[in-house]
Amino acid sequence: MEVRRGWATGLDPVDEALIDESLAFVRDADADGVLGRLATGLTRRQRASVAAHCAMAHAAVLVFPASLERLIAGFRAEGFAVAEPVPSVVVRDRLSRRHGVAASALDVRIVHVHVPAPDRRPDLVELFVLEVPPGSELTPIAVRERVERNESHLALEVRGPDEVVLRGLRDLLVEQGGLVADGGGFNPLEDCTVLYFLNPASPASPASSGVGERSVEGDHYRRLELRAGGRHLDILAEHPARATDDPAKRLLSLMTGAWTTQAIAVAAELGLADQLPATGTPAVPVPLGELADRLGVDPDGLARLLHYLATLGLVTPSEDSYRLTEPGELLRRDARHSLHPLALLYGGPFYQSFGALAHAVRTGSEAFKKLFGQGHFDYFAEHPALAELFDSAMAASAPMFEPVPGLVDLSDARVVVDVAGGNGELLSRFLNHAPHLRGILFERAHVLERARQRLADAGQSERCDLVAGDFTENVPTGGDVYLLSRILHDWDDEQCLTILRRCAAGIRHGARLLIVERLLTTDGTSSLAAAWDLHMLCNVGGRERTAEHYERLLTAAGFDLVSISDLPLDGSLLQARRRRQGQRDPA
Ligand SMILES: C[S@@+](CC[C@H](N)C(=O)[O-])C[C@H]1O[C@@H](n2cnc3c(N)ncnc32)[C@H](O)[C@@H]1O
Repeated sequence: MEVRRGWATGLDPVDEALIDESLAFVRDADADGVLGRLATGLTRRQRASVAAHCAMAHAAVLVFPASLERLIAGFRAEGFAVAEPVPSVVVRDRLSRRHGVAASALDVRIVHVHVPAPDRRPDLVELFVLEVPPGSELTPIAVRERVERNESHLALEVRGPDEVVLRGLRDLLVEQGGLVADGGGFNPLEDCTVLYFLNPASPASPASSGVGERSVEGDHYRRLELRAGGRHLDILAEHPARATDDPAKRLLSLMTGAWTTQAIAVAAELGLADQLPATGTPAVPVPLGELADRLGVDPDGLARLLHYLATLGLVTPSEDSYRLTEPGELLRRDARHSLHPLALLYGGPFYQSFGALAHAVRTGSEAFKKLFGQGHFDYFAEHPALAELFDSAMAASAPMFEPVPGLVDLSDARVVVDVAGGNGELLSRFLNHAPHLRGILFERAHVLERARQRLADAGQSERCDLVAGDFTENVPTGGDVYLLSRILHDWDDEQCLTILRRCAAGIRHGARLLIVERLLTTDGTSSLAAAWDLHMLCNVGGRERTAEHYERLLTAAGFDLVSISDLPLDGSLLQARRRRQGQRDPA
């Protein structure tokens, strides 16, 4: 049963989507699944034994309708059973602390929505509701919370909670599960103690990573709630609120982000992840002393690096050593879609140029050029090791490409031209997806050399021509589909128009141009594009853009934007068609 839109007037679309998603989520969830999603450090056995003490209780989200009454009426009209709202103490106090607003000004209510489940008791969605009518002084809270989704959580009810069981579960989740204590409270109205836990390894805010919609189902649940009937004040006292609820601590942890970049880069340089087993595997971790010997580093220095990486959620303590968490595994050189080269790049030349970010902000021109005396493409071209690192770093975001060929109608296409296609990663996917296609990889000469090897390894050399050239002068003609993946964001508007016009000159009318980029959002939802926009300013002199901005450029260059689809890693696929010459701009 889905919430229909009509009744929800007065409900922000972000809140509405969140409610829809929670209703869908609780249908399939169980305690083991919730633990698998959030307590990522637990082994399968540990997970099963925690799950044996718990039952799935609910999924919870915080929403800000203009009117609570209308929200409830809407649910009831749709056939949901909705309990009478009760005041929330815990979430009200957390909001009060986080936003510096008196608790008395925050009338947060808990609304229980029961989702009928034919063979068992109904599933439950817990809504925290703070009314925010238009023009309300509370609007900034709603805007920030919709982005950060601090209160989304999944709750497990502890069966027969005595002190020993509850303390044991708490300790296991923190010490082995990779979770950190995130406060809690006692709700006298429900006679229930709740302990919150946070999975620090999940993205800080809901990065969309799904295809076709803004977020994968449930990807914003970073918090676990353990519910235990009765008062358990001793355990509550041992379960402090997370440091980042304190604004100064939050700022401190942001300020030291450069330390994070370096710690990850050093781990990558040392090949640390290649030496650690993954969580949940039978392999025994190498003791720290032996690990230090293998890597040729100081044992104390290594222990401190690992301790810090554990607080970042990249490794988790295990026996007298560490194991990799899921994000930590991506630092292994042999991981599928390894981010190892990106860690080196972001901790290397791009880190150095970020040191001169002030120059970029003051002058609007790239810090990289000031520091290295050349733009980054020319500089890398003269430094083959860096150029190779850059190509593999680009290919590391391959998950973004995965769905692309499937989103395009290729039935009448014969030739795909990848303009500045790097090492051919995306083009290769098109050739794999549709065996009738031929490819043309158009790139700077030094990049083609490495691409040649890659395409040969993929057994695609026969189906693909490599053409060296400069897209500011021309692009190959005769293609049916042209790709410009992560190219336009490297350039300013004027340069983009030149590239797009060169494409338009080489493309017959009706042929398609596909653009892969991260889009800046305009509705307050978070996206990696904001961070990469700064990266573009600092390192290449380009920028990330909104969909509207790309549409303006496309229109001016002779293309019609036809569709936009979401891709993993906050990417988007923009499909455009070459307008018939003489056909006027729609504007
Ligand atoms: C950010 S990378 C994107 C690579 C690939 N399309 C992808 O998405 O992984 C930009 C590419 O543009 C290429 N490039 C830069 N200037 C170029 C030019 N003037 N003509 C052709 N290619 C160029 C670089 O060699 C580099 O491979």
